[in-house]
Amino acid sequence: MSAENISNFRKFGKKIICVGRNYKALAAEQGNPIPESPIVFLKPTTSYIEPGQDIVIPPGCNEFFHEVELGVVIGTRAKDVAENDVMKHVAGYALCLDMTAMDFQLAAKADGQPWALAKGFDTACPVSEFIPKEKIPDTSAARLWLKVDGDMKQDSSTSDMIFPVPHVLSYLSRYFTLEPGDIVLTGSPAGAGPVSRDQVIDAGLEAGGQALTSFTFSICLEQTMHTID
Ligand SMILES: CC(=O)CC(=O)C(=O)O
Ligand SMILES: [Mg+2]
Repeated sequence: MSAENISNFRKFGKKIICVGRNYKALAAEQGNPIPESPIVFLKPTTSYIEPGQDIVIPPGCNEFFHEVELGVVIGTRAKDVAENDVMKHVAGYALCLDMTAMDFQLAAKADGQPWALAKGFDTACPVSEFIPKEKIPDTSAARLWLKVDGDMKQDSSTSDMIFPVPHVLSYLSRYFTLEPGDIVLTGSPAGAGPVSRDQVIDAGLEAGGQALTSFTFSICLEQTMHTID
């Protein structure tokens, strides 16, 4: 895949691989144990949206949650790559939301069912533009923040991750071949919480004291959804 297509990962990417419960504070808030290895799930690429589109609450969902996350965009194929070598396969980053139908997820967990609908519905993965790798020289020192209707709800450093980015990528590469244009969502920090129809999410990513990107998304129901090609 060309460098141009990688920076267009939202159109050409193959996989959205997500790691969950990667921040102790969030695991504690949600009453979950600290995992011994990364918790992994997938979203389909049809869940991508970009600024200008709306987040749509999936049909039947009554408890809808925001999670702000650092996304890592893969640049070159990686299979079974050690932690100390894996960052060379990274092309860059993106600011991402892991939108979650929490009531679906809780019901699925209770019943031992998969999370596909809870995490993979259309619009479940709002993403920023591509951020080149050089902009985040240290993936354990980036700031992620998220506001709902102007109120700060999430504001953390990636230094709080249980499994740092190189560990996550190396671990994933044992099971999945990481391919150019894939993105890895690295988990949500504390403060993930509910949002509802007509609310507005603002989120941002900073590194080295510099704002790298930010975006705004509105929450709507299906009837008011509009899309861009
Ligand atoms: C695994 C979860 O349900 C939570 C999650 O997605 C996270 O980022 O943490
Ligand atoms: Mg998440």
